[in-house]
Amino acid sequence: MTSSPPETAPRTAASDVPRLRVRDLTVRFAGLTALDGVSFTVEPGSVHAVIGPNGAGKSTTFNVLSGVHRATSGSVRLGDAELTGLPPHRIAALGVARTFQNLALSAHTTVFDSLMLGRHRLTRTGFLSAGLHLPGAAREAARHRERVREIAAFTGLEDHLDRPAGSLPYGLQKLVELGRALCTEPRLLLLDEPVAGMTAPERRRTAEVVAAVREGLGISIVLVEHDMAVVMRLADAVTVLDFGRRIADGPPEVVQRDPAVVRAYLGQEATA
Ligand SMILES: Nc1ncnc2c1ncn2[C@@H]1O[C@H](COP(=O)(O)OP(=O)(O)OP(=O)(O)O)[C@@H](O)[C@H]1O
Repeated sequence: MTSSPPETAPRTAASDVPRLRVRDLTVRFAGLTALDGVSFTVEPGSVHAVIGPNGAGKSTTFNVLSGVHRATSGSVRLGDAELTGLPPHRIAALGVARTFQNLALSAHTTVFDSLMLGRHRLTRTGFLSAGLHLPGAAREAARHRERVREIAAFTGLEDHLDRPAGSLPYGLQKLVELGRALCTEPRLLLLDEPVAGMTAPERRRTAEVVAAVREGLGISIVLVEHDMAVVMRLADAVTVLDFGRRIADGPPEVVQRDPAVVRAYLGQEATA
């Protein structure tokens, strides 16, 4: 298992990773307030977890951050860029990548090609010159292949590059998604329940990779996750939502003991 990054995986310069500021974010769906004036800040290079009981508004937060939903009001700024109102591809172009709760891979595509899909945003010479075998395009394609191999090694996928993604165990498929997101060279990575549905060893392995991403690449990570052990291990800061409102925010060890958080989770158990 690769728990530290290989020499060849260059860090994103710390100065290139901007602060993410979420301010007074409100999202309403036909009379239902999914998010109600939520604010939090993700410090550059940190892992920031967004947690809360079912229906608290975590996915809605992610969907606004990645442009899938529009905020009713409020602001999301990545450095100087205002993200609210931008479509997903414009947000991706600003260096925001996400993985999904459910697998979003093409089962028959090889792991290598799945990772290469992440490079498309960065392709300068375009498919036409690549098709015409122009020298610049060949050099660029070689660089992309090299970087895909580096990221495969970083995520522990190097022995599976030629296999169809769908033939891998679930935990490795989730790592392919993570690897594909890393292949876009994000400054901000949104991980939606990265260990959901995994076996205990897969959870451990994935948590190690996420920790290595934080240590080795220096990018910011926003993590939505139900597994508290993973949250406590990985997060530098935690924002807790309940019924669309922020009920706590701070370091994991402080948030964990917050009476409002304990009440919210006990309430969930009582109704489960
Ligand atoms: N597209 C939508 N239309 C209407 N209501 C929605 C929509 N998306 C989410 N909601 C509602 O908004 C609230 C917040 O949902 P959200 O999915 O963000 O919660 P969550 O914290 O991610 O929950 P879970 O942990 O169960 O995934 C819920 O009451 C949900 O039913």
